[in-house]
Amino acid sequence: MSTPEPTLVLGSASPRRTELLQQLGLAFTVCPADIDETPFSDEAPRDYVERMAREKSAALDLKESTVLLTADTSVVLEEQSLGKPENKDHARAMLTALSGRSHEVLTAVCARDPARSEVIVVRTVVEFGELSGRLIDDYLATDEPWDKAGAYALQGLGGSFVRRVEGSVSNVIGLPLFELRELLQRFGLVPVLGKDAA
Ligand SMILES: Cc1cn([C@H]2C[C@H](O)[C@@H](COP(=O)(O)OP(=O)(O)OP(=O)(O)O)O2)c(=O)[nH]c1=O
Repeated sequence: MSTPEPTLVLGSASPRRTELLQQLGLAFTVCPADIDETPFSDEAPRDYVERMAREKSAALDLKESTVLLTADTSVVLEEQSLGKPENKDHARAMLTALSGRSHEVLTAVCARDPARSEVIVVRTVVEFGELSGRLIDDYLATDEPWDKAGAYALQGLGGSFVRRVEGSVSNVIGLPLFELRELLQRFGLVPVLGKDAA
């Protein structure tokens, strides 16, 4: 008899992460993790996202035969993590800084079961076209920038700021689906499209 698949828990309050994980066709429950997301001084962006994904995982209880998935996404410009905007001026400054150039989006994903944990970090390069002050002001009048790293949503109105994407698009929105499917398979969870290979 084969071992039953473990239960999957998504440790996240992000509706985007729930939607993305649903694309893998696996059953899961959601349980948000609340942690202090302040970066250490001089912490490299890659180290920061990795630490956040691990700390979100450590903040949640892990039950028997469960795989817990947590993640963190940062927009990185010239080695500086932009995080989420605190207010309108902060969001305006972020979008002005991102205008007409390329930045990186890093997402770290931590998978943990009672025996082990593994973190992957996936990098996507996003190039913005020039954004006029008027366009930025109009965007700030929408709901979109507020809970997003870098103050924009690729999947929404902010998608029209983007001239080019190199790498995983889903990674920018919160979970790198290709790499995630492989990660979950290493933890004994087989997404719908991986059933034959397992
Ligand atoms: C750049 C970008 C970010 N985002 C979102 C993804 C993440 O939800 C958010 C980055 O913040 P995170 O701190 O990674 O995640 P979160 O606080 O929303 O959720 P949790 O910690 O509970 O998992 O920005 C988009 O939705 N679209 C984009 O284009």
